[in-house]
Amino acid sequence: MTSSLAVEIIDPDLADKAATLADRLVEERLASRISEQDPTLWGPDAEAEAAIRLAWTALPRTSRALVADVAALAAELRAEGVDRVVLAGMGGSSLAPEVLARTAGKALTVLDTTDPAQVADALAGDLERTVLVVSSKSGTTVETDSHRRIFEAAFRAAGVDAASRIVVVTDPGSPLEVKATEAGYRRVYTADPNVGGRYSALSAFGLVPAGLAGVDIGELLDQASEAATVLATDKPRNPALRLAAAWGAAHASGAEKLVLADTGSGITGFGDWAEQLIAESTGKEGTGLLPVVVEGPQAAGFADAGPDATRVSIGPATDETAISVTGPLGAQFLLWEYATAAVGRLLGIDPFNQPDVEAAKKAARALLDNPETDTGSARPSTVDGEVEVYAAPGVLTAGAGTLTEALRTLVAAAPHDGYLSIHAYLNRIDDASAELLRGELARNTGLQTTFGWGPRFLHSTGQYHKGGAQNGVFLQITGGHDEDAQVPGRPYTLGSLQLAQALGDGHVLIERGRPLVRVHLTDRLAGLAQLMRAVQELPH
Ligand SMILES: O=P(O)(O)OC[C@H]1O[C@](O)(CO)[C@@H](O)[C@@H]1O
Repeated sequence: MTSSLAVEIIDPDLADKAATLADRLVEERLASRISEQDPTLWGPDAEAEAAIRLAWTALPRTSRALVADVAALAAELRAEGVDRVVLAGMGGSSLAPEVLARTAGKALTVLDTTDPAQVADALAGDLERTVLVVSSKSGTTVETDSHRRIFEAAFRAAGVDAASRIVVVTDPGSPLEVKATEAGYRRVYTADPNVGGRYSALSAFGLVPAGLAGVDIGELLDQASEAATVLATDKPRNPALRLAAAWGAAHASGAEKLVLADTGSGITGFGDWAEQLIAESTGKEGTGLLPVVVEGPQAAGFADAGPDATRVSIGPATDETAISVTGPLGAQFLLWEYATAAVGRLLGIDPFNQPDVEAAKKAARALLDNPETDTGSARPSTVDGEVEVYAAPGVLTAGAGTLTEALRTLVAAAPHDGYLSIHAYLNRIDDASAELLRGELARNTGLQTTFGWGPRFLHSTGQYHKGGAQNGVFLQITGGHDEDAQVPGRPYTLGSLQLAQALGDGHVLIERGRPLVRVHLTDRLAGLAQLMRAVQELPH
C-alpha cells in the first residue's frame, strides 16, 4: 500500500476539464466547508438530511477512543477462547470491515446474504469460539435481524450463552439497541447518528468488527488523520477536489460510468466498498455515476471502455488508466467520501439520501405477506435444461425459446451506451463461479456490465438501478435450495425471503420500464455451467 495519498488524472483532455472544475470548487471553499459540516452545500432540499449526515469528517478524531475499547473487548473474548468473528450487516454496515479484514489478512465471516446454505455454512463453524457482531444503523434491516435471530437460536441449541456472544453496533435509540438492552447482549456500541451508513467506515461500524477480527484500527485512524488536513484544504492539489472534478468533468462529457480496477493498491476489495458509496450517493433523479467494478486492468470493460465510461485505477496507473488513486486505506476511505460528497454538488443531487431503496424492500415485504400475489413470474416463459427463464411481458420475442435467445433479446434491449446488470441471488461462496459471468457478458455484448450478489447489492448499486440513468437491462439469477432455514419468530424462511427480495426488486424494475429476465437454476452448478455456455454462444 503506498504511503502518500494521490490522485493523478492521466487523460490529458480530462485533466484540462477537471482543472477548470477544481478551480471552481476551490473558489467555493467546498473542501473546508465539507470538513466544517456545512449542510447548505447541496441546496435547500438536501439541507435537512445533510445537517444530520456530515459528522464523518471528524471521525478520524472522534473514533479514537474505540481503539483501546475494542482491543480490551477482543482480549476479554480471547481469554474466554472466543476468537472467531461473524459479522451480520448489510451495505455500509459490513462493506468497510470486510475490506479491512481482507486487506489485513484477518478472518472475518461476513453475513450479508439470505442464501440458506451460505448462512448454514457460517453456523457450521465452531460456535463455542464464535462472537456475532450485529451491525445495523437503523436496527430494522430484515437480513441482519434474521441473522441475529438464527444465531441466537443456534448458540442456545449448542449450549452457548447467546447473550454473552452477541455484540451490537447501532444508532442510539434504535429498535436493535432496545432489543440488545432487554436481552442483555454482551456489548452495545452506539455510533454517531449523524453519520450515514455508507460514510461510516471510520466509525464503530467499520472499526468494531474489524478491530475484533484483529485489524490494527489505530493505524487506520492515523492514516485517516494524516489525510484529514489535506482533504479539508481549499487548494487545487487537494486529491478529493481533483477526484470529484475529474468525475464531474467526465460525467458532463457523457461518461456516467466509472470502471474501477485494482492495479496493485495492496488493498483487497476496495471497489466493493467504493461501489456502494458512489452508486447509492449519486444514483438518483435520473442521473449519477455508475461504478463498474472489474476484476483487474485486463478485464473486459476496462481496457476496452468506450466514451460512456472512465477508467479509474485503484493503485498505480496502467497504460489505459484515466484517473489513478493511490494511498493507504484509512486515507482512501476519507478521500473517496469527500470526493463523493463534492461530486454530489456538481451533479446537483443530495449525496446522503437513498430515495429508491425502500421501493424494493416494500415489494419484498408485500410478497412475503402474500406470496400468491406473485402471478407474473409463476410460470416460466421457457425451460432450457437446468434453467427456467422468466421474463416480463413483452421482453422476450416470440422465437426466444432457448436460454441463449432469451439473453440475446435482453441484451438487444439495451441502448449502446446503456449497461447490463447481473443480480445473483445465490451463495457467494459455493456459487462463486457466477462472478465469471460478468467478464464474459461484457466481452460478448460490448456493454458495460456490473455484477452484484443479491440481496447485498440492493443496499448498494440497487439505488442507482432505480434512481440513476434509466438505461440498464437486468439479468437476475435465482437458484433452487437443498436446504432452508426458518427465521425464528418470523413467518418466513431465509429461502422465501431471498426469493421475495429477487421478485420484489424485479417488480420495481419492471414497473419502471426496465427490461428484465430472471433465470432460475433448478440445479445451481449445472445451471451456472449452462448459463456460461449460453453467454459464450451470444456473439454467434
Ligand atoms: O445499517 P442498516 O440500517 O442496517 O442499513 C444497511 C444498509 O441499508 C441501506 O440503508 C440501504 O438499504 C444502506 O444505505 C445501508 O448501508
